[in-house]
Amino acid sequence: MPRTLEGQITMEKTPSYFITKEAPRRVFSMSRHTKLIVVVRDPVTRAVSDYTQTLTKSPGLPSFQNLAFRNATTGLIDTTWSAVRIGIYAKHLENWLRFFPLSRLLFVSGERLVTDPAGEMGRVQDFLGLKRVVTDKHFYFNQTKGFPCLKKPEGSSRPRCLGKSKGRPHPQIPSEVLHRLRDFYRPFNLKFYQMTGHNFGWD
Ligand SMILES: Nc1ncnc2c1ncn2[C@@H]1O[C@H](COP(=O)(O)OS(=O)(=O)O)[C@@H](OP(=O)(O)O)[C@H]1O
Repeated sequence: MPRTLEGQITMEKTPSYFITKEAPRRVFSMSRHTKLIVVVRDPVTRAVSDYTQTLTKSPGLPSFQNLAFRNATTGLIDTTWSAVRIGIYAKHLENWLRFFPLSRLLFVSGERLVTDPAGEMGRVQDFLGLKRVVTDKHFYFNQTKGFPCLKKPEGSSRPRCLGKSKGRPHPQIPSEVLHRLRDFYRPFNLKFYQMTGHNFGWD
């Protein structure tokens, strides 16, 4: 981590921090003043998105339902499968709250990042104590991509969307499978809403 001068903010992005058991202790011992920003989306969609990403790297992967269930007949969910485990946000948050107060964490809604990117970026800037520089005028909705894109990224005169690996079509998963997964996550989601004081509306 580079040294941070007065008036600077040092940022680092590592998706696995939030779900790594040792991370809160290590981050805390590095700096207890660290602020944490976590983007969360509906854990069911997240699991399918995760599976889609793995599928592009390993096309011979078993089906989503084969991986998601430990027992297809009883519908017992396999919580050792990382695509499922990562979405149990309440469990991961418990680990962080042992070291950091809730006020040091910001949960950005992955859904709102798509429907209202400027609104979510406003929350991020407020959380970091920054002036609201990124606003509505920096985004436009790209019909082809189906997602918001930047009108004019810094140092470029052309609009820029995220790459092909972001916003890929998901494979069709049987609705029964999704229902079971949704039932599985419901209590964890409710706990997460209580812990964060924010209803993400995933049910
Ligand atoms: N503006 C914009 N453009 C494209 N994609 C967007 C955007 N905002 C949010 N998303 C969603 O981001 C999802 C990919 O992000 P990840 O967190 O999986 O990326 S990373 O691999 O951890 O870097 C990706 O998930 P998938 O749809 O499953 O591909 C998108 O839904």
